[in-house]
Amino acid sequence: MKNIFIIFFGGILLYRIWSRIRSKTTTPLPLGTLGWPIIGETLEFISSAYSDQPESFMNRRRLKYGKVFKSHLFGSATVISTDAEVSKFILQSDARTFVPSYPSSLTELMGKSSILLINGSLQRRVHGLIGAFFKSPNLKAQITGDMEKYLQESMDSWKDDQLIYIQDVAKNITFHVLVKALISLDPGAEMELLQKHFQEFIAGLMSLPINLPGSQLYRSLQAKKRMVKLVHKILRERRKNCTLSAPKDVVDVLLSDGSKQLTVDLISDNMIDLMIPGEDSVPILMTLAIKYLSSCPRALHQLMEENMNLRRTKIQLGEPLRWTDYMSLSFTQNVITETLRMGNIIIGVMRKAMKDVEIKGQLIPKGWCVFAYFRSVHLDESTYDWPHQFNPWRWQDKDMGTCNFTPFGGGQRLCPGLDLARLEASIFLHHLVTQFRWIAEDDSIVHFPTVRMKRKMPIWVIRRRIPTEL
Ligand code: HEM
Repeated sequence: MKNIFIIFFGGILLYRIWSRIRSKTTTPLPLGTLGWPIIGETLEFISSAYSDQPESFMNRRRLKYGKVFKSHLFGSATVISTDAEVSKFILQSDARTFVPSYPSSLTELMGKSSILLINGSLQRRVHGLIGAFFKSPNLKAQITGDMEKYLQESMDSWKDDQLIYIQDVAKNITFHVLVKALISLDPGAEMELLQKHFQEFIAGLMSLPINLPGSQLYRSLQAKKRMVKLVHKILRERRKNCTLSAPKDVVDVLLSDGSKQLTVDLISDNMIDLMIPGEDSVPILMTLAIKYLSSCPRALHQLMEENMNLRRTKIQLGEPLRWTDYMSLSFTQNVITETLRMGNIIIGVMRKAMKDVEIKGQLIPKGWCVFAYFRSVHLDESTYDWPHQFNPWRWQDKDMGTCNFTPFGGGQRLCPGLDLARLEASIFLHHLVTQFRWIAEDDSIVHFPTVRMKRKMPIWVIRRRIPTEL
């Protein structure tokens, strides 16, 4: 018996040693350098990310080592992929190969049960429930009505020759619209308080991992606690007044799941995390579109014509605009696609290898991080002519579903809010270009830690005299 054990475990040990030696000798690590002890190349990466040429860190290494190279970022040995096919492989792998891995401040604030961090069947369940709800025509109609209402209320207060900060306007509107879709909270005092706490919470997502009184992470965690309290209150009320009618928001969708996997903590963590695109990604998409359009008069003119035509047709038919109308505007969609390509609102995604992985003849060792960096792919001149030029016409009759265009990620974690983001941006552009002309002030894009405008995109607005211009 003892001998069988020795042979069995000895065999396993030998096999492991042999496969380790084999993988080390036959599959090389990507080229590159790990930089300084502990900090690696993090400071160089961050200083390049803050600069007005954020891809310079990647470009220098791409030239030296090729599209996949090794580095050491945020405390981990990391393989960086700026190669569309390798990034596709990373996105499409499941939790047996790669799991999400983000800086510790982000992980601590989001909570362990955040959809961005959970894996396997639980992630698929939450993703499926949220994704199906976000796709529903009823929700899209509700979002359209809310967007139109909040936007019109804001625009009605604009005076001729007034300076409007597009980033602030867009953030305010999209946050309110999304929070309504998540927890059915209407604008008012409670919403204002929630937004204030949320801004404190989000400020800590990329902060130093120091949780001491006075630090940003500490303040953000306190803000999260207050938001969790509010969401718990809403959950308790919903459970009390539980009905069998169709879910009216994401809380209803998650509460009605029969699997018992979705705890109160999981639901409240995710409700708060799901507010991030309302304060960050979606309003930034709108703001960047205005930035790019302001320096491309031909595109702005064509966008305005397309939207004026739709408006004219709807007035003649005496019909309101529906969400399908906004989504059917082909040039408007091309403007949004081009903004996503150039803007790189999410620069990439980070994962950790659960086992040794071999891709295109290179090794990603178990335990290493991988950073699928979309920005380099979206600005690669071998795929996109004049990649730094805003050119919505490049998308005419072009397939977007390739691995060279992944602003919303891909695979099992493909962004479930992608249609909503496009819909909200279309509504915003439609009402802005059909009701106003503007002159933009100078402003520049800040790329780190999140993409935003340095001066919040100030524009001088002039109302169009609609009846004569239609
Ligand atoms: C311009 C707007 C947006 C951009 C650029 C964007 C981008 C992304 C990307 C790249 C991912 C993949 C993350 C990964 O693979 O780890 C993602 C995931 C996700 N997005 Fe978005 N997103 C946007 C808007 C939205 C909206 C409006 C919502 C809805 C509330 C949303 C909800 C989510 C969720 C829940 C996930 C996690 C999916 C999962 O891990 O299963 N996003 N998004």
